[in-house]
Amino acid sequence: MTDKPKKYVIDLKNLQFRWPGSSGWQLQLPGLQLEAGQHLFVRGASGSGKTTLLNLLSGITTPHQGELWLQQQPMHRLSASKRDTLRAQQIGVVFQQLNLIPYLSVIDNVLLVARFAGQSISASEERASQLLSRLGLVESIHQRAAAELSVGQQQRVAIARALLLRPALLIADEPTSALDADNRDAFMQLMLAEANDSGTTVIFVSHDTALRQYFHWYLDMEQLAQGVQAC
Ligand SMILES: Nc1ncnc2c1ncn2[C@@H]1O[C@H](COP(=O)(O)OP(=O)(O)OP(=O)(O)O)[C@@H](O)[C@H]1O
Repeated sequence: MTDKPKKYVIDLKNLQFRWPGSSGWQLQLPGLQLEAGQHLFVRGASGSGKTTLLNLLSGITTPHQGELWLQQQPMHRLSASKRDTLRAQQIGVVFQQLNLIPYLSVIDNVLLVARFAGQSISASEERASQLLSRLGLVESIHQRAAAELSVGQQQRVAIARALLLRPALLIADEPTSALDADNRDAFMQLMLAEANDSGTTVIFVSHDTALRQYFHWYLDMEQLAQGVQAC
């Protein structure tokens, strides 16, 4: 009897990408498979291709060769509009710049993802409020404009927004770079606790190797041929 094939959240095979017109640098990754709830730490120096990899994983760009499956969907051969839909439904993102809308309230910033994914706002309101509270943002803050919050508070709003719809995958690009060590560790614990609660797989990019301890898997952008290593 053969084993049932595993259902990966991300399943990537022989991925190759080159920027148009560029004859030098190219990204080559032999393989990457992550199951639900498995977390990957990606480290690499400036220019090593971290942003390029995240753009491929989220379907913003497509590979020249290879396969990239997200939740059993072939991202490498979907149209741009189907990739946009899949991204809105399956992926939460947190970037270093956070991308909150400064004049919107905290809760409305979080609820934006429900609107983009075509889901009912009212059905998401209770979860948005609970998530914010669990992340340490008390109810009196939920109606304040995002611009009035500290950077640490804004990072928690960005995490709540990324996790609102319980995405299969959370992509985080250097979200802790503005934090000191204590706040960085508190942020990691909150983010991973909420991701685990939803069974969300996390791919987290940072220069800071001290964060590797929080993850199951490790990928070094400067040694991609080695593939993923256990932490
Ligand atoms: N839009 C683009 N067009 C052409 N080349 C690009 C483009 N964006 C990035 N590159 C090149 O691709 C390579 C990888 O860049 P990328 O931004 O993915 O690196 P990174 O690891 O995210 O860097 P950083 O940590 O500085 O953000 C670099 O050689 C860069 O010059």
